[in-house]
Amino acid sequence: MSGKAPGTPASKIENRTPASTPGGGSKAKEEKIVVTVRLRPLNRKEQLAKDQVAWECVDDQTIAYKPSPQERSAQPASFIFDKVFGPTCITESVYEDGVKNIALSALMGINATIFAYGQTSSGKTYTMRGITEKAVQDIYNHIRNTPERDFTIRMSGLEIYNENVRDLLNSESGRSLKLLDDPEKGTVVEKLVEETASDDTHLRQLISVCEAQRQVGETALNDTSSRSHQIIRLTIQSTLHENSDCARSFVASLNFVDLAGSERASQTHADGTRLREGCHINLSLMTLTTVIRKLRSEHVCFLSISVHSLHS
Ligand SMILES: Nc1ncnc2c1ncn2[C@@H]1O[C@H](COP(=O)(O)OP(=O)(O)OP(=O)(O)O)[C@@H](O)[C@H]1O
Repeated sequence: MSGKAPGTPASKIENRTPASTPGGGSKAKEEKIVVTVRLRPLNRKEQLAKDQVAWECVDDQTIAYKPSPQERSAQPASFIFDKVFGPTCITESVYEDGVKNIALSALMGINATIFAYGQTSSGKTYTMRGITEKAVQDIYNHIRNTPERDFTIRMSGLEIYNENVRDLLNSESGRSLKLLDDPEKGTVVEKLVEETASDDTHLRQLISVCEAQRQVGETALNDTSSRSHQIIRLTIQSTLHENSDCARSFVASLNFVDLAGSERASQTHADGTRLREGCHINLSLMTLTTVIRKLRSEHVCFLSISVHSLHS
């Protein structure tokens, strides 16, 4: 979401009830896409620069845009989402209230994807790190509390950097991986390394390896700006020990997608490599918008993260 009047009219943002209990509730099946917004607080640099707050949380589903006095042509506007989290909200609340049910639905065999989308420096990586950690905790709590089932968790990580797909668990290969169409599995990434996590500590280590390998660079808006889209995928398989009326075997994917942020070169002051990266990022985000609109088959949480400031 950009710092000027957003382009998506409120009429196009549907007001939906958030999904219910993981996998089990009927709403989880009805609701395919849940959109929540988190506004981050102004950081120190923005406070020192006396940046203005551009967005206001009207209630827990509505945010309002307040144009600055300099933006004479922009009109105030409000937008409704499944859930809005204000700048004082901690990541745990965002997870518990907006994401947990969706993340845990993968334990019941429902594919789920949690996206963080927003402009550069709006807090996507900050939020996704916290959410991924909370989801790992909950997944392993569920496994400990479900002794009647055997679980296997496999994990892979990739980034899309300047339109090349890189394996974050095998970055030394330096190769750009190919996308293939598999008649049964759909789109697959050829030769992507997938590790089986032995426990939660091992899974956290694998996730850290991916984060350490990701392309990060400094821009005028973010000292540690992600320059690629990152996808961490957990494939969760579970089997019941004994015969029962319940479904005996589940397998589902849980994707954590931390997108690179949309950016304006005039604000990031990008040139050379950073400018080229920015062009790829913006173009791929536009394409993704089309994909999201057409996506109907998965249970998706779309976390839109917003910068809570206007640059003065
Ligand atoms: N909710 C928050 N509370 C406090 N600080 C935050 C919050 N969200 C983000 N930050 C801080 O804001 C800065 C930018 O956050 P982050 O790098 O996560 O943004 P981003 O959207 O991932 O940016 P980019 O698209 O450039 O990668 C970081 O210093 C981060 O620690």
